[in-house]
Amino acid sequence: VKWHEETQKKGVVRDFVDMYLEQIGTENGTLSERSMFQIIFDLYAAGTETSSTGLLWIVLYLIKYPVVQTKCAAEIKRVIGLDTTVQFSDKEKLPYVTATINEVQRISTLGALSLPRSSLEDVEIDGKVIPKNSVIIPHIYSAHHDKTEWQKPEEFKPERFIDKDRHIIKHKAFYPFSIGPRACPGKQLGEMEMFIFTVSLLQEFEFKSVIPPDDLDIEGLQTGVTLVPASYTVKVNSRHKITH
Ligand code: HEM
Repeated sequence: VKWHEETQKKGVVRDFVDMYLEQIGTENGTLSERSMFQIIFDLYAAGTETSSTGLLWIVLYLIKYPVVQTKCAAEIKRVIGLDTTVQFSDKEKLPYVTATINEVQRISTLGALSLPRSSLEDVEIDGKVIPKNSVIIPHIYSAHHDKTEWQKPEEFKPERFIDKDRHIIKHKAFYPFSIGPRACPGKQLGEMEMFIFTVSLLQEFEFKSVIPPDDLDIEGLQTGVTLVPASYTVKVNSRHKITH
């Protein structure tokens, strides 16, 4: 904060701390220094573990399903090449990669139990009463595996997200970032990270399991807020040396 105070130019907002300094003493300025630190902590805590766990799930599914990995790499090579810097705007041009990321997010659901809430009053939903002050745990995992919404939900099938015109299907029971006013505020950043990291990694590397892919464990462990994959070993080859 001290460094920002010393180097800040009035009206120029370089980052979140500058924004905090700008609003002090203004009519709508309600953010205290303590709240600002808490928000920065929340963003780091909620924004780092989720994205890295998301990538661990993606690499795990790419080595468990090498055919899917080959199809993703082939689409990347054909559409944007291996030597370009991928942009988020390339997403629509790479439907198979996007569908694969969606399918990993659906089947693994790292935010399986979302975050707990509490009912402020008695609420009735579908004839069932949720009493005031109940703890409510939204179960995103079960929505992602609901047999009435998904055909064979236990099967890993990126194709379920692609329509006949090769556009991505927006499925109503797919919400890895949750829904409603308390949904993940990092959704856009998270989506961007998953896409850019996955494509960049596949441009450079081929990933292989060191054990038979069928033996890879995809159950996941609820160790804290996120559902994480059990640790696994991956062999990484440079894609530039692969001729296929
Ligand atoms: C693949 C990446 C990510 C996934 C799957 C994910 C998923 C989720 C889910 C399911 C929730 C619970 C929402 C609810 O209670 O309804 C959540 C909350 C949250 N996420 Fe993310 N997230 C991701 C990345 C990020 C990033 C990159 C940031 C920040 C830079 C972030 C910041 C937060 C914060 C601050 C909350 C708490 C929101 C609140 O309680 O109001 N997340 N996230």
